[in-house]
Amino acid sequence: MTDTALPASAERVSPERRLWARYRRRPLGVAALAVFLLVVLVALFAPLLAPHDPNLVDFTLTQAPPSAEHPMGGDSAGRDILSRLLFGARTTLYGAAVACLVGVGIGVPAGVAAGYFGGRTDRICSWISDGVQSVPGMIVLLIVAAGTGADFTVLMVTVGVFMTPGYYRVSRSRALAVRREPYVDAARVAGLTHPRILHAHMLRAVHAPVIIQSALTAGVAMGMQTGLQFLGVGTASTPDWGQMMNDGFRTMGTHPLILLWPSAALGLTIAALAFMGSTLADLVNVRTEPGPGPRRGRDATPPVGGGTESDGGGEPVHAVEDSALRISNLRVAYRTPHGDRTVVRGVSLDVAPGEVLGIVGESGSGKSQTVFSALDLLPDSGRATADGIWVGGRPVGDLPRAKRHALLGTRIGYVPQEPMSNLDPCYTIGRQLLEPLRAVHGLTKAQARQRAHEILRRVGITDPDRVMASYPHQVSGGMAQRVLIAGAVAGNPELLVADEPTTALDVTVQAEVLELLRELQQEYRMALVIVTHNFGVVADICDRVAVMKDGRIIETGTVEQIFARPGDPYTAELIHASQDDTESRADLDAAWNTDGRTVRT
Ligand SMILES: Nc1ncnc2c1ncn2[C@@H]1O[C@H](COP(=O)(O)OP(=O)(O)OP(=O)(O)O)[C@@H](O)[C@H]1O
Repeated sequence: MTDTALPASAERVSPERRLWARYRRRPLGVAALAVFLLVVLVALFAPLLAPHDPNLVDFTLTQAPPSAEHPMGGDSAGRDILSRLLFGARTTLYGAAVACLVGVGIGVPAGVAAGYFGGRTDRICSWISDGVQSVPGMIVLLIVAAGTGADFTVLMVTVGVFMTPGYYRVSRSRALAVRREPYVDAARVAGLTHPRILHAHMLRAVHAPVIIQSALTAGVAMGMQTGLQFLGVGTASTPDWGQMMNDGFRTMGTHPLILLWPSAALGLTIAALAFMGSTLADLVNVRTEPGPGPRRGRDATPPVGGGTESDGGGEPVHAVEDSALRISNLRVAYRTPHGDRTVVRGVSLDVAPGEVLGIVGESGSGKSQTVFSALDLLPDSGRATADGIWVGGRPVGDLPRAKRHALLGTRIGYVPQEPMSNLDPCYTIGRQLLEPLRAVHGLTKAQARQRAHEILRRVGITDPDRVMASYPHQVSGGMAQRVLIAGAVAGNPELLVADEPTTALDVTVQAEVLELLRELQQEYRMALVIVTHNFGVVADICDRVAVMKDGRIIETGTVEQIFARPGDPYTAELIHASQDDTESRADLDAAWNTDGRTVRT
């Protein structure tokens, strides 16, 4: 087997580091960050930096102009403005931090759950978020201030609650986009539970937009906080910028500097936060709208008994208890604006343990929908019904969803069509391999690492340490597919489902990957269901083949039978097309017109 070692030049840099490297190239963003860090440092070291006690009253200093001893002069009560400004930074940052923490703590989990689970969770969370937004914040804050004796922390918690819809919206839209990513399906197929997927992939995916949102929210919270203090809500003993502005406002006509200092400090801090947020948003390219139409989704309707129609299908050739996978009279329909659209029409399949079944057919014939139904991975809008689905001789079609999903990564392994999009770009390959081994198979970190090493070597990766430390973009498509194959077989499944596993790969690696699948299938004695449009693949590794067209199986048989005596002209056409080296898949699809008549000459 060809060695697939990582190119030596591949540089292992985490996404955060890359983002920081790009951020550093933005002068405005760097200046904003420097200003904000300065404010944070000033707040932290205010007791050391302040030249005077901020509350010390010296009547000779009342409304005094700047001097060497008091560089910003004195306020209306005779206190040193610079010292109050430095201590005021603490109050301002503390208040903003409390508001942001509350906003993140409530808005992000709610948004992620709404985006990921959809349906009722989404409706309820969105309804609450809209409700919070419609409440007049300042009035509620004044009521809270009156009820709590103007407790500053409680007030800032309340401000935080009013900030939650912002966090909710940004997290929800990001989660909506990410939940359709193939790597989320891949995590589910690897057997990870919803809480783990939420933690590992969803929260990770929202962290950049949440940081951006926090920069903006902190600015808004500072504005609201200052407004409250300006209105006299707050503790007189703790200096804050709002009180200072109030004082300055009253003497603005005669002593404008008293208003200028706190206004400038507040304006500069809020501007720094806004520029940091917009620079990050620019770099991260936050997507606020869900991606294009649903792919394989999470909320598959479990196949249930009661399929009534069987207008086509492969004949079962094994007793149920002898089957690795058996599907009886499967139908799949999608809700569309023009009514239900049936895409699989009564498919029956039967795969024996250790057997390799190829499902072959033109694009759109229903191959993938058939296997997604077996894996319980149809999107929300799809509904599968079947007389029964059995895995390893046991009926699974009527199992509760959790039990059904528990089969993935344990008894069923899945190899996807596009390896790159099935790996989360935010995590190293090692982490993505280890997590299911630990979470699903209960291995310790050391055991999981050892198992990952073994299996990576087995799939032809000679430098597992290096590959495990790499991010997906640092490996080739062929290597990514080997990694996914390693992940799929790591749990010793009895059934491996591979959906066009070589289509996205270079021709040079296609044969290697097929050979690897065949070797692993024999070594692990797994049944293998391979979806393909290519009879070359069928000839390479399959024992039996089911030919699909228009959502039906039109012919099944051993590979020898089908190649020697295709029973249907469509099958003969597919075989002919696969033997023609120059013919692409698009040509193949085009060669068969909608009436089912060949248009080849
Ligand atoms: N989410 C969806 N909503 C509506 N129709 C869909 C959806 N997903 C798939 N289909 C339709 O189901 C039919 C069968 O699709 P399927 O993915 O099974 O095709 P396929 O034979 O695997 O071909 P391909 O390899 O091109 O995916 C297609 O006509 C497709 O348009």
